[in-house]
Amino acid sequence: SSIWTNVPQGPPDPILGISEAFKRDTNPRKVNLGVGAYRDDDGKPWILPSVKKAKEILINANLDHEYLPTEGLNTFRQAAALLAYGNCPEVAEGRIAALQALSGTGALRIGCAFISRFYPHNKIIYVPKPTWGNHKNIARDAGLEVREYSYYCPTKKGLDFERLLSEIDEAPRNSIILLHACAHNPTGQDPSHEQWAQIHEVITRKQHLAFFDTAYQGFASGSTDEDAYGLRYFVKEKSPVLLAQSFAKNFGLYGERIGLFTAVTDSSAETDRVVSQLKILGRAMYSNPPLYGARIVSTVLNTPELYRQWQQDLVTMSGRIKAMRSALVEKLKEKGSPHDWSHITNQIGMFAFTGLNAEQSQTLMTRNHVYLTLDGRISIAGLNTKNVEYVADAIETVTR
Ligand SMILES: Cc1[nH+]cc(COP(=O)(O)O)c(/C=N/[C@@H](CC(=O)O)C(=O)O)c1O
Repeated sequence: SSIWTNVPQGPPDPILGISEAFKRDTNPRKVNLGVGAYRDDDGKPWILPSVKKAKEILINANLDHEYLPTEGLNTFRQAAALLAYGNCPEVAEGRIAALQALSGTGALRIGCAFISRFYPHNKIIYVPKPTWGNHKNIARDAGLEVREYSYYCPTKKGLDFERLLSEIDEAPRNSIILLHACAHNPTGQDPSHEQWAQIHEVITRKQHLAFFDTAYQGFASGSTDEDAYGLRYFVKEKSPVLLAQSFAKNFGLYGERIGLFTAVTDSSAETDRVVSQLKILGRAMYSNPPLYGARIVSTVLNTPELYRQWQQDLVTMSGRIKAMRSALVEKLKEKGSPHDWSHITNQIGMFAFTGLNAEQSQTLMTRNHVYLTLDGRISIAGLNTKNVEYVADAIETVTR
């Protein structure tokens, strides 16, 4: 028998497995509302005009393919940190320790590995319930204990805010609290500005450490400043934060794996020490990060004309998503659905948390060839003017 005889078949990923099933489906009417990847009104991946222009500039620059340093491309690291934190003393005084990462997943993994090696308290991370399907895998594989805090109330179809606060309050002092900076995945429900202040109050009182995950900055509201409100509130209040940034969605650079991990430090000397340890972690995982995505994002963020174009591209994407939310709810009404679907238009970002249960979701896939995750989450980006009626019809039928 082979060495690997006892290796069991692993289960398909709850999110990526849906795309695999979609690809296998030969029905011409099939619709993919599974993976959170933006599509234009023709259902095609969209290369942002700002990204297209940056790629042309890079082609003509005839750049080589030398290794990046482990910390990544400096012009990217600086611009990406400035995008997240805005103009603030922390940025001006060199108190942002930054490591280019393999997209948001890589930033989360490096962050959890850094916590595992250097965090001087219990290494317990609290993630929202529900949260992005991969958060637990990443934290667990980095050796952290993973717990949950209540986030969403299915009956109210909104934040379970009182329980959220009380469960963060009950967590042991110095716990790590994972927070979605904007466009909460899968619920699409974000804290209001007042609620961010209350979340900050309980986290500070218990000396917890906030670990922000921002995978949709600018993609949610269309404004990169608005989508960074929670993060910047914590930094303004001088609370410690960690941040995992993904540029997959807001730059449409999914497969280029471009992200950034940052930690706010006490001084530029402390920044240097923290970066030196992040480099040691990165070197042992993948040695140094890929060039292309960093060069594209750096070119866009550092070229005023492209930066303005990118801000427009964000409005295009967030605008189309908002329009599809309204179109879906309208069609559901037209079809005479008795249910209140207003949560679909109240939610923000890539997803709508429809409220469909696993059985209804499964039926949507097998009978209507409409693909979604079994928790009833749909990627609004998968909707367009050609398929929204068909999807509304399927949802109305399955929820009758
Ligand atoms: C909240 C959140 N954080 C991080 C990521 C990581 O993305 P990366 O490509 O590593 O930068 C994703 C991806 N979410 C979508 C895709 C996926 O599951 O990988 C999704 O939820 O469909 C998130 O939704």
